[in-house]
Amino acid sequence: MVSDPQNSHPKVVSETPLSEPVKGKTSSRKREVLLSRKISILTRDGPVSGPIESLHRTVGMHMATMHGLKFSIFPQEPDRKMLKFPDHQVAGHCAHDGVLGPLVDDSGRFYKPLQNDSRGSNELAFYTSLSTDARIPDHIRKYFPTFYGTKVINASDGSGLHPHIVLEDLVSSYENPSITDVKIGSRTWYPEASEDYIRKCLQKDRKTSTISLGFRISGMKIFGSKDSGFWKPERKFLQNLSSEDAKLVLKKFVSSNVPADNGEQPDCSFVSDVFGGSSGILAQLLELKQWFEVQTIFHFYSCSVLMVYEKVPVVKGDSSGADRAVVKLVDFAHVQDGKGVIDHNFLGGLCSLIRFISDILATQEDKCISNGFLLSI
Ligand SMILES: Nc1ncnc2c1ncn2[C@@H]1O[C@H](COP(=O)(O)OP(=O)(O)OP(=O)(O)O)[C@@H](O)[C@H]1O
Ligand SMILES: O=P(O)(O)O[C@@H]1[C@H](O)[C@H](O)[C@@H](OP(=O)(O)O)[C@H](OP(=O)(O)O)[C@H]1O
Repeated sequence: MVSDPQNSHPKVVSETPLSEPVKGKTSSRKREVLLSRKISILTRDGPVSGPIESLHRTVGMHMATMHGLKFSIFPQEPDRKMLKFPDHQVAGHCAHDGVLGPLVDDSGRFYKPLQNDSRGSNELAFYTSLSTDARIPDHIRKYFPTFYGTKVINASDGSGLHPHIVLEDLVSSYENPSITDVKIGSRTWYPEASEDYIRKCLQKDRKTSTISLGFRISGMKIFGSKDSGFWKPERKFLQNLSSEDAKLVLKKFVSSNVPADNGEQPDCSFVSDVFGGSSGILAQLLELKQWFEVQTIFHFYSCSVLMVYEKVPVVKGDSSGADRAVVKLVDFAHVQDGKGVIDHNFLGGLCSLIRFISDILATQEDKCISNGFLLSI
């Protein structure tokens, strides 16, 4: 087997030869022969090998099971054609030339590279248990992206094959989604983590609004108009938000005068469509909170609430815009076993975010009432 310390990413390095030629065989015999083949893959942790469960060279795909995990392996060419960098990623590790990050395809799937340490296996274990755990109520499942297993595909950094977690692409059905990623909790570290990791997290938690507000806005992208396009604040700017700043940024999220760096106050013209109503963002956050008040299965450290909506249908007076204001949970690399204890860290942060959103909504409703009053006299 080949070992290549220069290239630490997984790649197929060998396949055992066919035990007999497949040409001219019946398809079931051909399949049997192909299945008997073994494959070796070079990972960051060294080479691993295992039997190929099925191999369909003609359609360009084969499945392999390694380390108890099932991977579909696609060859280079079809991947390059169908996978691309996400247009609407707002936080986390982003793919660009030479950098490993998520990819999307044109059928609504999001491929998150499996991190090669405990973060990767932890996130995969979480998604796997989520899909089978009967304790998760159905009305709560909709807050998690659908999980489609794992696939080995070409990594975004050009290093070759790499296992990815395959998820529902949460924004594929939106044309110009406005998105924000809010990392929940007043601490992003968990007690069992290494001292170095805790120190790193604490530093960031102190620097950002994590400790003071119980959440930090990790990323945001707001659609302004066809002419102005998107407003995407700098990460550095988002990391230094005071309580007032956080409120202002959340107001901008639901405003039409978005890139208002000219001191203009955000108009909050989408606030009731997006935050309010029986199926708006506030109602969804409250539904999640109800679950967090009782669930003791998981502790969601460093996990984010993603809020997404589309402006255009709201403008057109089409209620589908507001219906499509959704809350999702993402990033489960640091989820821990809840051991029968309420996740106070996440619950506290979620309550704080809910407070901000309710306040913005209430202020706006007050404004409408007083405007109405002024108009009527
Ligand atoms: N299923 C999904 N569909 C669409 N976009 C997603 C999905 N999951 C994540 N994203 C996008 O990718 C961003 C980062 O996601 P995530 O936090 O899972 O990545 P990460 O690299 O682990 O982040 P971090 O660096 O904070 O650990 C999110 O803010 C969101 O914009
Ligand atoms: O804990 P991990 O798994 O090591 O991942 C880090 C963690 O998600 C931090 O919250 C994130 O900072 P932000 O919340 O500010 O995005 C950081 O990004 P960074 O490496 O860009 O600082 C990640 O590396």
